Amino acid sequence: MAEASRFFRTTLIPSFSQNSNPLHRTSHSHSQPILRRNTIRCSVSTSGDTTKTTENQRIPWGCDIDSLENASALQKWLSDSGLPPQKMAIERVEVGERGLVALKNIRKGEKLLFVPPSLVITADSEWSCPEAGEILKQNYVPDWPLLATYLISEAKLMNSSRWSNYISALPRQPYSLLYWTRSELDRYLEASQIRERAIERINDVTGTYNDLRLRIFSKYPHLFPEEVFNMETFKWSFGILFSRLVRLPSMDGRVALVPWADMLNHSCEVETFLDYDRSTKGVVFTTDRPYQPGEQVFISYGKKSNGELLLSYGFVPREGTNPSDSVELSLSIKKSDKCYKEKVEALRKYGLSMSQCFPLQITGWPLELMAYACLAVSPPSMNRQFEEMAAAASNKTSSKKDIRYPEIEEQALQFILDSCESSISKYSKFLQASGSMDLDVTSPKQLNRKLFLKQLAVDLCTSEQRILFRAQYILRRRLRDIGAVN
Ligand SMILES: C[S@@+](CC[C@H](N)C(=O)[O-])C[C@H]1O[C@@H](n2cnc3c(N)ncnc32)[C@H](O)[C@@H]1O
Repeated sequence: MAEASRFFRTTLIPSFSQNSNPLHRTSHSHSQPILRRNTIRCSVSTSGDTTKTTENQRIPWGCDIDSLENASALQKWLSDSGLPPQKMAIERVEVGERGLVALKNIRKGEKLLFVPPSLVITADSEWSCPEAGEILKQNYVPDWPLLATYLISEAKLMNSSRWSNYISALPRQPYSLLYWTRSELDRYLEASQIRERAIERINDVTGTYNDLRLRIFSKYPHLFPEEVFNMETFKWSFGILFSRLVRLPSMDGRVALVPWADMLNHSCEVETFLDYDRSTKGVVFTTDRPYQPGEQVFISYGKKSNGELLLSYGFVPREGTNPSDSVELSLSIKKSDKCYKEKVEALRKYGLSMSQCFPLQITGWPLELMAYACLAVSPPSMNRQFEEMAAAASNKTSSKKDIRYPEIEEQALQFILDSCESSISKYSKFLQASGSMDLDVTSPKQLNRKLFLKQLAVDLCTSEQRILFRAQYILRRRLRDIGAVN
C-alpha cells in the first residue's frame, strides 16, 4: 500500500487526473492456516480517542465482523443474483475473524469463485443516482475517489441500493491505520517508518475528501449532502477500498470490489491471486494447495511487508512467516558534510533527497542502499563520482551494476551499521517501554482497543527489529572480513 500513497500523490485531486494507478495486486490461496498470536479482539467500531468529534460518530452501514451478522443474507443474495454454487462458505475463522472455509475437498489447481461481472463493482458500475455519477465523471474524478463516493452514495440508499446486502456485510469500521489517531500513531509506531506512511495516507484521504467537497459536493448539496458525504464516511469508504479493492490484471488492471471474493483472508504462504477469467467470464482464483472440508481457504494480497499489511489491512502476520517482510532504513547526508550541497544536487538530479529510505529484508538489501551510503561518506576528492553514485542510488539507471569504491567501502558499511544500530535502539526503547506503558484509558472499551493496537505495534516492531538485527550481524561480519575492527 505504499502503492496507495503513490497513487494519491500522482492522481490526487486538485488535478483530477484520470490516470489512476491504483494499488492492490491480489494474489491468493494458501496451505496451513496461520494462527494469530494475539487473542485480544476488539470490535474496531470502538472509537478509542475523543480528540476529534467525528470519531464518536458511528457509521450507520456495515456490521461488526466479529460476528456473522448479515453473512447469510449476503450469501443468499449472491446466489440469487447469479453467483454459481460454491465449494466454500463464510464462517468464523481463527485468522481474519470471518473467512471462506472449504465445504468439500478442494484440489490443488482448481478454479474457485466465478463471480460474474454483474456482481463486481468498478468505476463503470451504474449509480442508483445516475446524476451524481455523471457529475463525478464530468469532473474527471479518478477511480479511487470515485469508488469511495460510489460506495457512500449506494450505502446511504440502504435497502433501495442493489448493493445493500453487500454493504450490510462490510465491516462498519475496517481494520486499517486510517483509524488510528495521530497520538496513537506517535505513541505506538514511533520507531517504525510505517508511522510516516500512515500519516501521509491519512493526509491524502483528508485532502481528497476536502477537494471533492470544495470542487463538487458543495456545488451540488442536494446530491452530496454533508450529513452523508463527510470526512467520517470517507474514512470508512477509503478504509474499505484499502482493505478490499483488487486490481484485476486480465481486465486491463482495472480496480474492483468483488463481493464474496473479498471474504478471503491473506496468507503469506500462498501465491495465488484473484483475476478475471475470460473463458468462464468471472473473477476466479486457482488454488495452489488442496483443502479439506472445514479448512480456511486463503489467497495472497501481494508480496507486502508486515508494515504494509498493517497499514492497509490492519493486521501483522505471525513473526517469521512473511518472506516478503522488510523494514525501511533511513539514511541521510549530514548537513555538516563539506560537500553537502553538491551531494544533494547530485541526488536531486536522480529524484532522491538528502534523506532517503531503503528496504532491508532478512535476505539482504538493495544495491541502491550501498551506493547512497558511498555518496554519504565519500570525501571531497571523489566529487567527480558523486553523480555516478547518486545515479546508482536511484532505481532510475538501466545498468544495475554493483559499483564499488574499495577506498570507502569500510566507511560506507560502518555508516549503514550506525544507522541500523540507531534504528534498533529506537525499537528496543519502544519494546521495553511497551510492557509498562500507561494506556491512559477511561473505559474498558478503550482499554480493549488500546491493548489491541499496542499488540499490533509490538508485533510489527518485533518483526522489523529482527530484520535490523540480521543486517547488523551481516554488516559486522563484512567489516570484520575486510579487516576493520569493530
Ligand atoms: C478482504 S477482507 C477479508 C475478509 C474479512 N476477514 C472480513 O471478515 O470481512 C481483508 C480484511 O481481513 C482481515 N484479514 C485478512 N487476512 C488476515 C490475516 N492473515 N490475519 C488477520 N486478519 C486478516 C483484515 O481485517 C483485513 O482488513
